[in-house]
Amino acid sequence: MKITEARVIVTCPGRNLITLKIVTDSGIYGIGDATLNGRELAVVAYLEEHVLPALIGRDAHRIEDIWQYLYRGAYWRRGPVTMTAIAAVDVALWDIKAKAAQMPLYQLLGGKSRERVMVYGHATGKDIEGCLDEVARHVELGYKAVRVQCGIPGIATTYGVAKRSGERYEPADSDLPAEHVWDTAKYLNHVPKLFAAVRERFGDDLHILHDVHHRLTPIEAGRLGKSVEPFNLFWLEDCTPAENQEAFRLIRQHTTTPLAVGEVFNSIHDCRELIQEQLIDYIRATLVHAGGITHVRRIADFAALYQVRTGFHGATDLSPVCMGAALHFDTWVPNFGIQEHMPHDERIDEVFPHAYRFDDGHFTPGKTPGHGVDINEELAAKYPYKRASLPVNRLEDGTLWHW
Ligand SMILES: O=C(O)C(=O)C[C@H](O)[C@H](O)CO
Ligand SMILES: [Mg+2]
Repeated sequence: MKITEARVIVTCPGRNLITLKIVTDSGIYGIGDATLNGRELAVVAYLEEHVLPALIGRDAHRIEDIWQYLYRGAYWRRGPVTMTAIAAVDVALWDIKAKAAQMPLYQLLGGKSRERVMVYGHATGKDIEGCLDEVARHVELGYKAVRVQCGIPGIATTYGVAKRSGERYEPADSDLPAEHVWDTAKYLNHVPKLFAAVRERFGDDLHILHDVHHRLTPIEAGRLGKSVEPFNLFWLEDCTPAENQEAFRLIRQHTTTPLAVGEVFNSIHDCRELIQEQLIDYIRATLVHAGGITHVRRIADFAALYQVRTGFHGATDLSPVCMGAALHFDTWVPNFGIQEHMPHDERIDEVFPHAYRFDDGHFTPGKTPGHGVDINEELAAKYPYKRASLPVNRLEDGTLWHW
């Protein structure tokens, strides 16, 4: 089955999303997500200039060989742009293979390991009370697991907190990066009170998660993890930047709070020590940014040896195409932990008709052959690209910090 055409579709139905469509001589086509938030057009250029011309005429069934060709063949290995471009090709090819086999994608991976996929939603509030109301709304919707983020007194803007209550949180919200201010001491003093309030109002059964978004030093992360142990978090995410994997040894010495890391990773080498030394409990590297199903499957299998489970990134900058493929992966992967879920804007759901469904805090991927997500190209064309940047963070004295 030869690849006859490959093209990139750029659309902005509320936010920029990049999709790769690969068409074969059998008439079967597949799609893959190629969205790298805030750096979208870099991946478009990489695909259009360097990858797509080399795909024409290749056998679409040779997924592994094409993956190796794009990875080794680039010479410049790894990196978010390269690995997102490779991921888009890989997921589109798995979609094609599963459609050709007339099977839902999870069947090709090895079949179902579970009936449904537990997801966590996002509760955000300007203060603790506002956040608790949002947790209550999620519990009513059926969520069994909720990520909680609230505003910090004395800090004007806080990661994960929507501008107005009830609104979706969208960080890439301005043409050029917005400037935010960060204060670690204020954060560390306040955030344990949020978890205490959630436990007090919702009891012990609800899974609660929290994202620190890379802002602490290792010893501060150790202090936070230790101080929130009584509230039994499902996980504490990205408590310190993870380029230096050794940093997690220090954190682990101080706390048994489970740790999740990896949404910014793009290769197994980014998390090798973290996994091998059991310094984390959940790996968040997901299909779109870490080389697609072919590479993330390697990460997940490696993680399984050390009882590290998956907890895929699933913010709104990962398109429904990524979500659909991830849900098939989650349905199969033996060491599944949880899947992040942020509902997309209705316009996005219209542009990307999909087979996956939410019920009672869980998703099912559907039984449509392939990954079950399509793109309405006519509708997509109505939403032109609009530059949007992620914010930067500064300390109160002006020092640039981690966002
Ligand atoms: O969903 C999360 O855990 C995030 O940290 C979301 C990221 O800020 C977002 O995907 C950046 O593009
Ligand atoms: Mg995160």
